[in-house]
Amino acid sequence: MIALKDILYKVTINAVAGATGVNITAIDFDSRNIKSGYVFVAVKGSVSDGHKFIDTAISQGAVAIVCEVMPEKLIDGVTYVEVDNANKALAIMASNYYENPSANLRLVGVTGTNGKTTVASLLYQLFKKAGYKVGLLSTVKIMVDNDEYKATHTTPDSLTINKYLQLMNNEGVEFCFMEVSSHGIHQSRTEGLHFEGGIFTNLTHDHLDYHNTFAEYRDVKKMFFDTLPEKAFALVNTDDKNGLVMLQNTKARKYTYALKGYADYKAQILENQFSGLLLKINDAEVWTRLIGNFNAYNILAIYGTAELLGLEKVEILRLISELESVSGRFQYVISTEKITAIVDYAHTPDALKNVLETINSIRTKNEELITVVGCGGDRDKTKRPKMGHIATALSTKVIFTSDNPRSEEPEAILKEIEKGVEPQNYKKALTITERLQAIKTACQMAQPNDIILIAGKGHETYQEIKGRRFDFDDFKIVQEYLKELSK
Ligand SMILES: CC(=O)N[C@H]1[C@@H](OP(=O)(O)OP(=O)(O)OC[C@H]2O[C@@H](n3ccc(=O)[nH]c3=O)[C@H](O)[C@@H]2O)O[C@H](CO)[C@@H](O)[C@@H]1O[C@H](C)C(=O)N[C@@H](C)C(=O)N[C@H](CCC(=O)O)C(=O)O
Ligand SMILES: Nc1ncnc2c1ncn2[C@@H]1O[C@H](COP(=O)(O)OP(=O)(O)OP(=O)(O)O)[C@@H](O)[C@H]1O
Ligand SMILES: N[C@H](CCC[C@H](N)C(=O)O)C(=O)O
Ligand SMILES: [Mg+2]
Repeated sequence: MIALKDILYKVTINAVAGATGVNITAIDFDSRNIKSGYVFVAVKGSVSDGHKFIDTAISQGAVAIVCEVMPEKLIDGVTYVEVDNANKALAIMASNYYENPSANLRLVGVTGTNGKTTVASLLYQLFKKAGYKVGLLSTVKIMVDNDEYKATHTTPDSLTINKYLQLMNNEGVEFCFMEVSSHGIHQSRTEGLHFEGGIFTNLTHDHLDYHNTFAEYRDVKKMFFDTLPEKAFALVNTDDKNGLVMLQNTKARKYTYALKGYADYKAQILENQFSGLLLKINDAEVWTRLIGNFNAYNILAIYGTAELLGLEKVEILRLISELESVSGRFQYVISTEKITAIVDYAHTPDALKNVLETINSIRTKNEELITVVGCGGDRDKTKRPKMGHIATALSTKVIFTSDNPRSEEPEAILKEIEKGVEPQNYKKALTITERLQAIKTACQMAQPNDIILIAGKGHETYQEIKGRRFDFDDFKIVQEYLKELSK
């Protein structure tokens, strides 16, 4: 039990009806989870409005309500608190409720369109190898040092974030790396957290269904840097034209990384092969098992961050050479016939282009590149033709298939992807709606030394169709089917 007024510490309050001295048992923003003694925070969502569920929450035992608009009829014995922004209030209340766990560890947030999971996960690995207790909040999983938990979001809601950060405190975790998505920033999921650093990877096309325009998407990302404190660091990729934009209004210490332009952390790619990358970072050479140009950027972000957090240069370089690739990011298997299958989470036009260009820069002319790709339903539709165009322009053969159609008709999504294919590439493409069949067909088409790219779902172990999630794992499927074909 804790007093409501203590939970409300630092929340900007407009009006109160009832006593804030009341004790509460827990906080929730979903009426369906409310139990006796809870405080219910009514949030205006994108589908529904939490204010509609205030009375339901009270009938389930809520003793206090935090809302943006006071209900017309107030119920006796219930405390109502009116705030400007319920999501912000929720995040501050969550920090207070879980005893401000972010202040007791060294928290670094990674934002950008692509590379967040890779950078955050590799930092987790690197600091673990350096001997520290480390936490991770990522799309793939949540780690409280060695304990693994399932992730539901890239950046979970503020209650979940603070709950895991408190667990990290209890385990003596010293460093935590977390992905900060644009949805997360926009919905104030990270509000009130004490960040010691922020990393910007890049900004390309995604989520324009949610943010409306690219400028709005950029400004949301920028908000993360605008709110970093003076003693934090902001480390940005200045080869991306929005890198410097992120630094425009930040109070944090500014650092840059780049492969092309001038920067504090600078790298040069000396070798780029399927076995890995040989890089020159500032003046030192380092080899990494990670593959592709884009991973040179990720490695550079990791190098800079590790140095800004106080690790020794020589040690960082040694640890970089030990890093293993992240699940579902350029994860590959080679069959006995020397067919290479790569599973990659590229689900944006830029990521797909990068992965295909990387493969093309490594493969020889007589090795075919067969790409299996689709686009998720209930997500930014304008990505679809772009991805159709990129896939066919940069592969020798393409099989368009379903990603997670969610509530949409799979065939309708595929039609929109096909619209992006240029006439000269028509003959390269075929469409097989069922993903399992598409992967099998790609394997049957492949000749020795050919490369199959299965893009879009990476580490995901399910496929969501019409609201139901079915078991589905690209990597397992392709690995097993290639083995079967070799028999
Ligand atoms: C579009 C979006 O971001 N939605 C998130 C949002 O839900 P919402 O706004 O749709 O909620 P809503 O259904 O409108 O309901 C409004 C409020 O009423 C409440 N409610 C609703 C029904 C009821 O009976 N009782 C009740 O109290 C809900 O709990 C909610 O608080 O707030 C919820 C709680 O935090 C999130 O779980 C939910 O994520 C949904 C599931 C989602 O798919 N989000 C994706 C798009 C997302 O956030 N992705 C990013 C990654 C993006 C990237 O790749 O960069 C992420 O960080 O994961
Ligand atoms: N620095 C980078 N620049 C461009 N593309 C990248 C970069 N790093 C990874 N990618 C590509 O983007 C895909 C997604 O990478 P990753 O999962 O690290 O990004 P993310 O930002 O976490 O994505 P999400 O928003 O879905 O969580 C990878 O599978 C790879 O194809
Ligand atoms: N974080 C991204 C993941 C997309 C993954 C892709 N497989 C899809 O389902 O669209 C999103 O929620 O938009
Ligand atoms: Mg991610």
